[in-house]
Amino acid sequence: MKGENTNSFLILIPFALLAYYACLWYFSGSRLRKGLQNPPGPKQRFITGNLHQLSPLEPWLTFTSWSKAYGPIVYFKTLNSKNIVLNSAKVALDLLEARSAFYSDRPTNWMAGEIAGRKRTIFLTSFMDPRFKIMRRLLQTGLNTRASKSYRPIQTQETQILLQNLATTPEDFATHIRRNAVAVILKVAYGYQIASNDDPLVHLLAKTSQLMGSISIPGKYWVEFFPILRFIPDWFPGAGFKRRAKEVGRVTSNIECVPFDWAKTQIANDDHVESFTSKHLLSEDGLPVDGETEQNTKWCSAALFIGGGDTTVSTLRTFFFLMATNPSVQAKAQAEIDLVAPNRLPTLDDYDSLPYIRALIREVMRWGPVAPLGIPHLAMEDDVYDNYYIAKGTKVIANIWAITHDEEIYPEPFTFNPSRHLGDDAQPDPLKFVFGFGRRACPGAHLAEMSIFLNVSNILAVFNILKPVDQHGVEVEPTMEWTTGAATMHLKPFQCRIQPRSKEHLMLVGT
Ligand code: HEM
Repeated sequence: MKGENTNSFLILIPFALLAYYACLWYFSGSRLRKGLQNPPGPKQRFITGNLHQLSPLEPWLTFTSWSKAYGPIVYFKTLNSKNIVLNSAKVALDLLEARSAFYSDRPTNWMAGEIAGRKRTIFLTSFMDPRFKIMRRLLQTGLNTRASKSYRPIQTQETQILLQNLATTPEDFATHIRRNAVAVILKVAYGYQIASNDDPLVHLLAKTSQLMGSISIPGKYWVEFFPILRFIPDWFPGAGFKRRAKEVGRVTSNIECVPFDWAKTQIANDDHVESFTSKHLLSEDGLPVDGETEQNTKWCSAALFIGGGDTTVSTLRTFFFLMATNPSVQAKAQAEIDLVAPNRLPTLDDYDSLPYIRALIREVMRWGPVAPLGIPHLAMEDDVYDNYYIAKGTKVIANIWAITHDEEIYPEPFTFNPSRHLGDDAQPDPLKFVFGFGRRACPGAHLAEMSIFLNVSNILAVFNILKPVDQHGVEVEPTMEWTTGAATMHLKPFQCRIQPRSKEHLMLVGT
């Protein structure tokens, strides 16, 4: 009897979902009948909308091709979810910056945010959650230009280790870059010094990214379209998605707890290095901070770890590729360094004196933007833009890749040319786009730019980066292919040769 009830219930589910979808479809159209249109977009199928056209591989290319056909704002639907893609700098700035009061929420992420319990991480926290403003303030005070100055010794020490590792095993450059990014951010966030590339926290970050990616694949889980499914009991047939999300939530919560608990113990034993965590846990009057401040600090420290552990890695990988394939740019950059910092390694104090290096970094980040679609925002109110209707609850995706490859503002966008960022008629600064927009823009932008500047200028001061050679010693082109991650893109493994410029240059590394 119990089995029969279960079967009848299962049969009813598709009908209930269909009715739910039909209601949403009907009511979402009511406003349009008042004469306002959605932005243009590709033709939709009944019920599934444009789901069949979304490619899991390099989706920014699909969106860019749509923008060529439909214009800078493209509307598409996936089942009951409304989406717009912003493909030009103008529309992204008009909506996400100028109207940021209405475009700063995040879409609800049912698998990762609600069921796995990760909505407390700032990346997914709602703009309306009172914790949001508190956490943004904590991050801004901990990462602004003034605060970042206190992290310079950490960055300098880790750059030195990076140079030594590149001198010893240059073929492992990708591993060395990752170690550098994780080491800097763990020291900044927790005062933790990683022991080796095999450090358990390096593995914890990789595991967390992989698991979060696995439950965030667009279109994979029905609960994202029919949130009512979250009420199905865990034991119910077909509720495997809930058990999976909860397991991911249990494992990934280690990223908040493990390094934070370590830092708390160090502080309690009066044996700590000053860090973002210690600054916020040790109040000026010496009294313990309240539980809420402790929780917010825990989530913010982990946001530094997650936000900083993988992003600069992508930029530096792209940098190695572009240096190997653009020897004349490399030579020009080295000439500037030799002039400004002869017989020594550049420091962050040289930032203003190295305009070509700054332009080179802008161009690397334009050419291969780390987060090609940023992190989606959500329209918090009904809005009208350019005579188009944007309904409250629409997911808003900034196509950063399309913006940094827009030939209207970056002629010949696929050509790597740092000089486009120099002189009186310099093209728009891509750093205004690659770190996102408005009140959700990346709080780690300054720290990231400084780390990249120090690494790039030091690597170029000491090494030449060359194309790989085949078995006959003839140079070959390195392969260029991108991976598509949850939010970031990386060049797939490629080869290049990294050689000291001379014995004298190598001596600067202190090997
Ligand atoms: C190359 C380096 C980096 C790039 C390109 C980058 C890019 C981005 C982008 C595009 C966003 C989404 C912005 C939006 O929603 O409009 C973001 C958010 C964020 N980033 Fe970064 N990021 C980088 C490095 C870092 C670093 C080093 C940290 C921490 C130390 C960090 C922490 C964060 C945090 C916490 C958020 C979430 C902000 C929010 O939701 O309110 N990022 N980043």
